[in-house]
Amino acid sequence: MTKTGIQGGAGTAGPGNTGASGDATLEELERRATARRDRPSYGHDALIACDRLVRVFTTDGVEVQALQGLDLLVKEGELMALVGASGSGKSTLMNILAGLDVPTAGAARVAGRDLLAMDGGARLRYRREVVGFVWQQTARNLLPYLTAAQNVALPMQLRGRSKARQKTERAEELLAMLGIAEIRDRRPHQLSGGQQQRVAIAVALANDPAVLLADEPTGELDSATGEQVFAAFRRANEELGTTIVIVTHDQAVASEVRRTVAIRDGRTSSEVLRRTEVDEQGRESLVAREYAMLDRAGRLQLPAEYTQALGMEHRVALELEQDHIGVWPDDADRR
Ligand SMILES: Nc1ncnc2c1ncn2[C@@H]1O[C@H](COP(=O)(O)OP(=O)(O)OP(=O)(O)O)[C@@H](O)[C@H]1O
Repeated sequence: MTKTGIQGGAGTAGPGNTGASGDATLEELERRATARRDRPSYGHDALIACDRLVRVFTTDGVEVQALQGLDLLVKEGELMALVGASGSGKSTLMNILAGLDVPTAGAARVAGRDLLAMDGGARLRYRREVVGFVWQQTARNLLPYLTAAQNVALPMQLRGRSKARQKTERAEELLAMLGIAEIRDRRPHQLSGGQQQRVAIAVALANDPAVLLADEPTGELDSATGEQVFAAFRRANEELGTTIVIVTHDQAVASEVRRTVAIRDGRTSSEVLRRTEVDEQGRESLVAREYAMLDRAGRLQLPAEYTQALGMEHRVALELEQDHIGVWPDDADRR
């Protein structure tokens, strides 16, 4: 067996490549290369996969990095919320996922479509067939001179695949599923804000998209109406299996979904997962747990409230334990 004296250099460095610094046999090198090639790619089983997404805006020579290497995976069938302070990059991300804007760098894939590689025609088809969106401004979602049912039928008409009767039937089914069958012949100005948003959800679902994106859909509504609109999203998710991503400031919405991802400074920073637990007496309760995102370079954003509570800044002390990593305030001066 030939021994190759390869020391851990640029070609062998990298995550998951332990033991690269010692000598390795050719066989071992081949095994490693095969393992690397056969490893599933990042987010291969996700419906939405954003990989180190960057979006830089330049206005009057000033650069704003709205997304700074954002990673996000969303599985098929999820109903999840995105939260974050104003200016953190939520709308920038939604516009990219909606096919309305193109990232500066990184990779983004939705339902098998590469969002950086689509030409004009593919982008139009993507917006018509793969994603549906609901905006905050109720007036932006609907055409004022069409009835609710006509608004819902319009995307099907633009796609041009179904017969007139099928379109009408599907429009009526969607309005009924969202609990607003009786307003089918009314125009938007004859509807309440909550009814308008529910019609907007039906419009967004008309062509049976893989993903429904909503940017602050309850932002202009009072809390009771907001709840009805959120219930309509839940219904769509449960009945049709549509994957739904909602950007929201609405705490009620954020705490009712199973997964809430927080965006900070153009990156996903932490997420809260909720699951139902049943105790010995059979009582159900919702348990929430907060997680921080570890990116592929090993970077971790600690929540600001945690670092502030312990006065951590610039440098922290680390210790690897058997089943966890300890993070302490910088103690170098005291040692
Ligand atoms: N078209 C643009 N041109 C220049 N800068 C932009 C543009 N769009 C967004 N930005 C900047 O990018 C950053 C992220 O903006 P974005 O609208 O994505 O934030 P957001 O989290 O959606 O905020 P909000 O909750 O207030 O809507 C901000 O600093 C914003 O000023």
